[in-house]
Amino acid sequence: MSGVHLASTLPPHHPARIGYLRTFDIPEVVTGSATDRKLGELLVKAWRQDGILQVSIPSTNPTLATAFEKSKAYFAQPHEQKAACVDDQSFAGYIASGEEITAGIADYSEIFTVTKDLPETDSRVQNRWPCHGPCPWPNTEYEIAMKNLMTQMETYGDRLLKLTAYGLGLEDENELNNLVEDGWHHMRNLRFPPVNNTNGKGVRGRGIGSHTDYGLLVIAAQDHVGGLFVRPPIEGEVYENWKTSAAGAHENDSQWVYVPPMPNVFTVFPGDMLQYLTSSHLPSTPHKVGLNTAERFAFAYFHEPNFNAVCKPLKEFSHAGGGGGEKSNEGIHYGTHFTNMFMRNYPERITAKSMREEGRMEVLEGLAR
Ligand SMILES: O=C(O)CCC(=O)C(=O)O
Ligand SMILES: [Fe+2]
Repeated sequence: MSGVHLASTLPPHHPARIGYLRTFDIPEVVTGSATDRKLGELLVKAWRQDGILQVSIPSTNPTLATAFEKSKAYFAQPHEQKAACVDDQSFAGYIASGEEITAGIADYSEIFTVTKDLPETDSRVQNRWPCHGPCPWPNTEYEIAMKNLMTQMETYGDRLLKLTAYGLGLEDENELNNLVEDGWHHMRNLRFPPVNNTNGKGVRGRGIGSHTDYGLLVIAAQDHVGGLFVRPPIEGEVYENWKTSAAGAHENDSQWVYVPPMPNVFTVFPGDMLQYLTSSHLPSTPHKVGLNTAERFAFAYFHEPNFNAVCKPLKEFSHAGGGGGEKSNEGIHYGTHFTNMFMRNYPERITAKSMREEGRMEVLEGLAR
């Protein structure tokens, strides 16, 4: 595709370089062959240079097409119907445009968040674990469509983690995959209003402010409209979002790269826990979303450690310095990081209020496997 065509979807008011991302074919099964090891090295190299890469997906993908169709139908409903999809135990469900806060400013994104869908009978829900509860689905068709898409993205996530372990030269090739056993995978189904039709609660042209995401890998799909920007790693610049919020950082400077929508790909980039594990060899990629002239739909799936997993710097990288390193050997309890981030983003949500009232944050202190 020509550069002119790729640039034609650039959202207004967002000066940026156009990204030409590397695209990889991911094998159905990762065995540790020489080809797999080489591929793993190329993935790591692409993330270190560009902060993001693309994986090819089948050109006919009814799972993704159905998820887009159901997501659009959900967001097209009247506000009251959408807003009824909330839960006071989990952060799953609807987030109105202007409700989410990034770096103190309202995001214009409208979101349905999917977290692990757990019945009241689940022992973790009964034991009042923070963020654990049912997903307030709008209807069964939507539920099936989103669960199918998450399962598809999960298979990419598992294979990518194995390849990453090879690419990083880990002695234990399963070390990353072991962390995601019964992983706290979740997904954000997103709609962005057109730039000229917002409710005025945020800042003109800003869809979601600059941020990093929390776990191991972010796997995303976007429609043809365009809006995503990433900030590739820059020598000497280290964010440690688990210590000090990376939200809002460098939001309006000149280092942003536009990720043009491409057919038949998922984009993939590292999250905070992969940065911590690798002592910043693979930094969590800051990204943001700009509003375009048309409405935009996207999915961001998060391939995460088990809620109760404790991430510790990998021994192969623990002397690398820069984020993690020798001072942080006690590790990070992933569920605590996740909960802190959601409490920060939705302080007024019913879930956050009931967690404070019921003292559920204290339950976190008794966890860790
Ligand atoms: O809209 C996108 O492409 C990305 C959204 C995003 O960054 C998020 O939901 O965390
Ligand atoms: Fe994100």
